Amino acid sequence: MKKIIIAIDGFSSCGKSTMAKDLAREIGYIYIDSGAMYRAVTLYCIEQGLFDEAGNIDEETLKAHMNDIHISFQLNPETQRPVTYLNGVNVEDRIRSLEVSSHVSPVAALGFVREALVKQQQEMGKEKGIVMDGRDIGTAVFPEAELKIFVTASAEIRAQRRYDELKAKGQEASFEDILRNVEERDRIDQSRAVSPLRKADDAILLDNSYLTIAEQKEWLKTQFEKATHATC
Ligand SMILES: Nc1ncnc2c1ncn2[C@@H]1O[C@H](COP(=O)(O)OP(=O)(O)O)[C@@H](O)[C@H]1O
Ligand SMILES: Nc1ccn([C@@H]2O[C@H](COP(=O)(O)OP(=O)(O)O)[C@@H](O)[C@H]2O)c(=O)n1
Repeated sequence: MKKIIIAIDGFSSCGKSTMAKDLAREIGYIYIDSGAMYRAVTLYCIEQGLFDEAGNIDEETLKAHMNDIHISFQLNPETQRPVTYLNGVNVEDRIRSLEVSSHVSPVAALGFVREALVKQQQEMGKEKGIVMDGRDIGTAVFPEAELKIFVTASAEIRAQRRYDELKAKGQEASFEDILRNVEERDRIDQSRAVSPLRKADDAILLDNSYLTIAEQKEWLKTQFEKATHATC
């Protein structure tokens, strides 16, 4: 069967990567978490001391070092889940911290950062057979994607899901801080000048506030089947 590109965009913490990962594994496609790439650049900035105390970023230094930032993914053979590497180091856990979440949206609003990452993402998808999730996949990275999904859920439900996830990993977090972070990132992501978060006109909207992980997985599989039949 002809391979397609599947773009999954939407608001923070609503389950995009969970459903994208599951589908990719089931249909034998490559899965790319584009948010992990913006998170890895942000972790690099934190480690290099590029944020001042007010959280402002030293854009000139970051721009000069963009070529020193190498991001890659490797499959964990036990979990069959992709793990993010920054310059050869496994940073999968560290990029999910609230510290990175609190700094990532301003970094992702920088035009030169987006230009560099979008180029890599487009390269990853040139053979198709890819599921990529993020904020601008259906609008900017792969506007020609055969299947586009836009996921949303209420901010409280999204924050609760993230809170439960961090707690399960043993990371300290307060529900209020997470909710504030989710709302603040949504605001910055939707209002930035370059490729703001928005539903592509031809994307299918999914509100998964009251869907289980299994139900949304099933729903996505059905959308995939419809899209592949349509492109046969
Ligand atoms: N339908 C759902 N119901 C409950 N929890 C969910 C659902 N979908 C995803 N989750 C959980 O919510 C958290 C955020 O999901 P994730 O896929 O990382 O979101 P995103 O990629 O949109 O940021 C994860 O802990 C995930 O297991
Ligand atoms: N394609 C993308 C993916 C993420 N991002 C940025 O990266 C941040 C982290 O993305 P993410 O997908 O890991 O976020 P969560 O929804 O998982 O919390 C987002 O809040 C955006 O600021 C983006 O600008 N474009």
